[in-house]
Amino acid sequence: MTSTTTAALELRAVDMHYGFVRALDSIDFQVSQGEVVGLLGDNGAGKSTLLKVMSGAHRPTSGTILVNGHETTFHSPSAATAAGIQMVYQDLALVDAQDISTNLNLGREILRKGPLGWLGVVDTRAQRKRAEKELDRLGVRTAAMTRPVEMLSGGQRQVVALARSATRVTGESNGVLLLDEPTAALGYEQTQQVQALIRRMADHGIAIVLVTHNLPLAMDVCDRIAVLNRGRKVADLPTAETDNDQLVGWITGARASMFA
Ligand SMILES: Nc1ncnc2c1ncn2[C@@H]1O[C@H](COP(=O)(O)OP(=O)(O)OP(=O)(O)O)[C@@H](O)[C@H]1O
Repeated sequence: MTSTTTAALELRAVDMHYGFVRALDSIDFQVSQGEVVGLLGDNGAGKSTLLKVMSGAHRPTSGTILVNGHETTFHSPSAATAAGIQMVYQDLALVDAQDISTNLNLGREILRKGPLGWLGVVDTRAQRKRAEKELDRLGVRTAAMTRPVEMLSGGQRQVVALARSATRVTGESNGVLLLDEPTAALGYEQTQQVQALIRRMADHGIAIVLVTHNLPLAMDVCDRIAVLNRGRKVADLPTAETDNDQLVGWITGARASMFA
C-alpha cells in the first residue's frame, strides 16, 4: 500500500491479554477499500481474538484502532457496525424458515401503510425489489427470492449471509467485512462460489479480512496475507510475493519472522 492511501481499518500496536495469556502482542494490521487481506495462523495463534478486536466484540488491552484514518474506540459490535465494520460468523445467523428477501432485509424492513392507514405492514414487494437490486449489484444469482433459506445448499446460504453483511456495511463508505472461515463447511464448488463473491465484493470497494485455514483459497483470493504465530505477526506481504511453503513455515514457526 502506498503512503497516500488511508486504510479503511488499521490497528496499531494492539495487545490483548486474557489474564496471563497474551493472545495478541503488539499487532499492526491494516486493510484498505477494495483489498482482501488473508489472516493465517495455527490454532490458538490469535486470529479470532484479532477479529473480535476489529469487530468491537473485545476491547484491546492497549493499542489504537483507526477507521478511515480516525482514531476510534468500539464499545460494542453495534458501534463497529455503525462505523461500517461487520463480522460474518461461521454459523451464518440466517432465519431458516424465511425466504431470501426477508433474510436480506432483516433489521431494515421496508414498511408501508396497512389497511387502517397506519404505517406498519412489511412491504414485501418493495423488499424483494431492493434485495434483487442489491444481489444484482454484487453479481449474485440465487434461487427465487421466495425460497426459504432452509431449502438452500450450504454454499447458497453462505452467499446470502455474505450478501446480507455486504448490504449492511455499504453505506457512504464501502465498509469492512470480517470473514471467519467462510468456506469451512463447504464443498469444492460451493467454495468457488463464495470465493468469487468475496472477489466481487472487493471489486465493489469493500475491504475484506479473511480468516482461513485453507491455504489455496487464501492464495487465490487474497491481495495480501498476514500470518500470526503465538499472538505475534510474523509475516505481512503481497500474495504475489510469497508461496505455499513460505506460508506454512511462518504458520508452524519453522520460518523466522519477517519482523525479527
Ligand atoms: N476467552 C478467552 N479466555 C482465555 N484465553 C483465551 C480466550 N480466547 C482465546 N484465548 C487464548 O488466546 C489465544 C489465541 O486464541 P484465538 O482463539 O484468538 O486463536 P485462533 O488463531 O483464532 O485459533 P483457532 O484457529 O483455533 O480458532 C489462545 O492461547 C487461546 O487459548
